[in-house]
Amino acid sequence: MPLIEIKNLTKDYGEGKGIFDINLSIEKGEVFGYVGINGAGKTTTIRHMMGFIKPESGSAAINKLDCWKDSSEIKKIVGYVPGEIAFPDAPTGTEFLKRQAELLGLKSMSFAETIISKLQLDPSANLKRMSKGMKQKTAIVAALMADPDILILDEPTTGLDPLMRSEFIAILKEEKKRGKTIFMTSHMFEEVEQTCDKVAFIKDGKIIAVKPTDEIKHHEEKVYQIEFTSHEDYLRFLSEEFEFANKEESKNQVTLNVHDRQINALFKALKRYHIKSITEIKYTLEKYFKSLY
Ligand SMILES: Nc1ncnc2c1ncn2[C@@H]1O[C@H](COP(=O)(O)OP(=O)(O)OP(=O)(O)O)[C@@H](O)[C@H]1O
Repeated sequence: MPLIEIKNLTKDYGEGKGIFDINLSIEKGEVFGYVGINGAGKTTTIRHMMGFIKPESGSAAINKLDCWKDSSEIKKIVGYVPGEIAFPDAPTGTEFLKRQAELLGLKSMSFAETIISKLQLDPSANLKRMSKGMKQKTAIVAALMADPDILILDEPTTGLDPLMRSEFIAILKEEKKRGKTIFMTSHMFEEVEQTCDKVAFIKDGKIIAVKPTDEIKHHEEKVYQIEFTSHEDYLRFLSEEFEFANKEESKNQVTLNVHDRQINALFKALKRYHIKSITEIKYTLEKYFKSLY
């Protein structure tokens, strides 16, 4: 049985807003990405998973617990980073984290300190005066500090600078290695590509595709950019029977769409030419996303 199971989950806010008949299965140890444009229904799904909202119909379950009926238990077993952070009243980050640790019954702050150090956070600052990034880091520490087996992260890298985003990705990879199950939303395609095993795409409250990330990246249609050493070779190549996506005469450069089954033919043909460079333009999650929307 999957560790997280969402079945026919529906919440209709009217005027086409909400989520409709969402079905998702997330296995133990999986890092699962949830992607969609603004207002698609990501946070609404997550809020059901955390037991903040009662489903209109359908259900969400984590570790066989019903997310609504057993919501207090769910909150104990899941580390959660909300999409919009609103801290309870506390003077400093340190005080807030201390209170969180007490609530969670933590005996040691050692894991929290590891994450604080990796994120280079100074939690002693006034919570209200913290920058967006510092608040986000504090929320990440609060979610991870009890070392829970399940993490639900709603746009966890919002406000983090590129270096910290890389650090956070490294933390997620480490947590995955340690067997954690992670469900996360993100608008950063690279981040999803680097961390997630599987991605679900949501549009207008409905799931429109669920795919392993590797399958998306290993698209059978490849794109190659080839630059020839001479103009003569460039012109000669134009008579080859490949699909030309672009021709840049001044650079002696062509861009080709090549299906997997044509790759051998392409490389055989290229032996007859002097090549300056050949680059594969990788198919990305972003391109797949755009093709869906
Ligand atoms: N309590 C509510 N009452 C009415 N409409 C709501 C409510 N909560 C969310 N919505 C609407 O439901 C839709 C989905 O919102 P949701 O916050 O789940 O989107 P999202 O995918 O998380 O978007 P974003 O990427 O902008 O965070 C939006 O149109 C939103 O305005």
